[in-house]
Amino acid sequence: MHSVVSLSAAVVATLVIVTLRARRKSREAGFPQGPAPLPVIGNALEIDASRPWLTFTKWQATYGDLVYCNVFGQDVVVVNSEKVAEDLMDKRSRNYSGRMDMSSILDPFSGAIILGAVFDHEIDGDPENDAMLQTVVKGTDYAVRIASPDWIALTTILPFCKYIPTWLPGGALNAPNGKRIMNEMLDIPFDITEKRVDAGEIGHCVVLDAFERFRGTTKVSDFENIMKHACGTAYAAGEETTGSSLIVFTLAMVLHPHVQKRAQEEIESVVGSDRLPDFNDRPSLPYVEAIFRETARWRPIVPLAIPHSATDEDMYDGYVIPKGAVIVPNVWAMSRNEEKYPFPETFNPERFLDANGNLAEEMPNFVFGFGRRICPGRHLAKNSVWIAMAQILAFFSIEKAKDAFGQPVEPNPQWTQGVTSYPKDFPCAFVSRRA
Ligand code: HEM
Repeated sequence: MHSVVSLSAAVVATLVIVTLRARRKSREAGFPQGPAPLPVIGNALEIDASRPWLTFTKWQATYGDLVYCNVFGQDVVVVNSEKVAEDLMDKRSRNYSGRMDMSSILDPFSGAIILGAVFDHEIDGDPENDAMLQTVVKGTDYAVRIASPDWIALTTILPFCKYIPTWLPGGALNAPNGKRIMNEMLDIPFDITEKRVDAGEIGHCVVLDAFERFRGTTKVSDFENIMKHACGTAYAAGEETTGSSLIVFTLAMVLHPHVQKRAQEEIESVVGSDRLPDFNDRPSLPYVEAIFRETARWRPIVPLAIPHSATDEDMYDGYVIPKGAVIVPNVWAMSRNEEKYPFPETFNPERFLDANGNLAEEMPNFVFGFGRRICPGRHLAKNSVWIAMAQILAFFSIEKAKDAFGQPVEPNPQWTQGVTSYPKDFPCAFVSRRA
C-alpha cells in the first residue's frame, strides 16, 4: 500500500514539474498567454474536439485575443478578435497565408461552387442517377468527414484507424478507399465536361472559360491536373457552404416568424407578388439584406475558418508567434463580440439597421476568413445565398412542422461537427404563399 501511494505521488509530482516546465518554457519563449500544457499531449484534452471554437472562446475571457496552446507538440495560436486577425492575416498576409500540411484533407475545401457554375452541368431527371452529382456528393461527404476535428484528433493519436478495412466497423473512412473516392471526384466531372467542350455543347462556365484561355498554351503547366483540382474543390467548397447557410437561415425563419413576416412584407411592398425578387431589387430590400447578414453572424458556418500557418517567426504586441505555428482565426468568438453585437446569441436582423430601417452595420466579412487565404468564393456566395433567401421568402412561408395531432413541433436540431457547423435535419414545413 505504502509503495503504491509513493509511486502515485512520484508520478503526480513528475507531471506537475513537467507541466510547470512546459509552462515556463512557453513564457520564456515569449509566446502569447494560454492554458498550461501537459507533457506530450499539450492542451489536447482541454479542447472540445467536436466544437473547439467553444473552448477557444472560453479561453478568450482568461487569456485575451491571442491565445497560445500546444496540441501534441504543434504550436497553435488562436486569434479571437477581428482586429488581431486583420493585423496579422491581412496586414502581414505574406507570413500568415500558409496552410498546415493537411492538403489531402483540406484541398477539397479550397475550391469553387455548384455544378452549373463550374461545369455548366444541369441535373436532369433523377439526381440518384446523375453520375456527376453522385461522384461529387460522395467525394464531398468523405472530405467533410475526414476533416472533422474528432477524426483528426483520433487519427493523430491512433494513425492506424485510417487503415481499418472498409468491411470492418469504423472502416468507412479507410484512407486508400478515400483516395479512390477523391480521385473519382476529380476525374469524372472533368472527363464528362471535357467531352462536352470538344463537342461544342457547353455553355458559359468556369471550365469553358479556362479551356478557352489556357488549353494548349504554355501559360499553365499541367493544365489538366490543375483544372481537375480547381473544379473538384469548387464543388466541395461551394455546395457545402451555400447549402449550410440556407439551412441556418431556414432554422432562423422557423424560430422567428415575426422576422420572416417583416421580410415578406418588405418584399411585397417593393417587388409585389407577380414576380420574384431579383438582384436589381437588392438595394431596396434592406431588411432582407439584414437577415442575410445576421444569418452569417448568428451561426458562422465555418466557425474556425480554415487554419493558416506562420511561415516565419513573428512578433506581435510583445509576443512571439513561433515559426510553423498553426494560426486559428476564431470566427465564432468574433461573432460573439458583445460590443459590436449586443446579446450575440439572439437572432436579430435589426442590429444591422438604423432607426429608419436603413442598413447601418457592415456585412460580417470575417466569416469569409482573412488575408491572402480569404474565401475566393465570397462574392458568389454573397449573391447566391442572398438570392435564394429572397426568393424563398417571396414564395414560401417556412413554418414549424405539425405532429399527428396538428400541434407545432418545436425544432431542436443537433449541429454537425467538423470544419462546417450547421443544423442537422429538423422538422419544418415550406408552405407555398402563391396559388
Ligand atoms: C456562405 C458561404 C461561404 C462561407 C461562409 C465561406 C467561408 C470560407 C472560409 C472561412 C474560408 C477560409 C478562409 C481563410 O482561411 O482565411 C474559405 C475558404 C475558401 N472558400 Fe469559401 N465560403 C463560402 C462559400 C464559398 C464558395 C461559394 C466558394 C466557391 C465558389 C468558396 C471557395 C473557397 C475556397 C477555394 C477557399 C480556400 C481558399 C484558400 O485556401 O486559399 N467558398 N471559405
